[in-house]
Amino acid sequence: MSLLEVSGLNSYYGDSHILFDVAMRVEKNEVVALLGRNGAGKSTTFKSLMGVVKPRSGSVKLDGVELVGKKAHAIARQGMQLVHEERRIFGSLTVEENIILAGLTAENKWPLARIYEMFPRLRDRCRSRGTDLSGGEQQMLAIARALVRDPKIILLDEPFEGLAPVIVKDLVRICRELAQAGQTIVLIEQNLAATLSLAKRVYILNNGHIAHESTAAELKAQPEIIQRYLGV
Ligand SMILES: Nc1ncnc2c1ncn2[C@@H]1O[C@H](COP(=O)(O)OP(=O)(O)OP(=O)(O)O)[C@@H](O)[C@H]1O
Repeated sequence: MSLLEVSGLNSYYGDSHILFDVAMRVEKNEVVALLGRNGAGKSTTFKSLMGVVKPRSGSVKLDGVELVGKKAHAIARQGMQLVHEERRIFGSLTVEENIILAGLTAENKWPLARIYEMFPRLRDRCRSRGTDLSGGEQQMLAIARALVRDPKIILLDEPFEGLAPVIVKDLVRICRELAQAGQTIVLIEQNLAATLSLAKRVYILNNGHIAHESTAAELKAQPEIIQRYLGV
């Protein structure tokens, strides 16, 4: 049994059919990337996994527990955390308050010390308000807010978007450390180089269908697939 098993997932916005029989699996400790052009359905897949969008059919099993039909907060409590593209931190609260607040209702929690070990930059900035952080620091805080709840799996929606290359490099290193520490990660990214340096396996969505599935190494060796589905 894989940690995450998705099968036959169909999601709609109103009458628009967006996801068609999406299937994917993620093993424990794996980093998996979900790639695809703008509008391919990547964010909708994450929202469907989290119960923010209610799939009309299909199955999402985390650690053997069926999540389709559960509410978003119940899915989060089962151990799935989504880090939104827009980061969603509280600007008026300090870094530390943001982290503590995120962990409040979690059963298991990472101690603050462990968060700060992973993100020394956040320790340096622990008394700064969310609004005073750089884009990279905000992204670190958004990830920290998910981790503090000790999730079984985290879904990162475009974590590197809009960040300078040097910051992206730093975040890739942190994600790699997280993976080495056993954190299972699924990420959506436009930055193909950073993604392929991080992910072990990839899925490509095209018009709401899974069009390709392989290891990252196999995808790197198939520029025609990259060209066809990602237009790079
Ligand atoms: N709230 C919504 N209501 C109606 N249609 C939507 C909504 N959100 C997204 N869509 C449509 O659903 C399709 C898939 O969008 P989605 O955001 O999942 O794509 P994506 O692969 O994440 O792309 P992007 O990188 O642009 O976010 C697109 O055609 C989009 O226009």
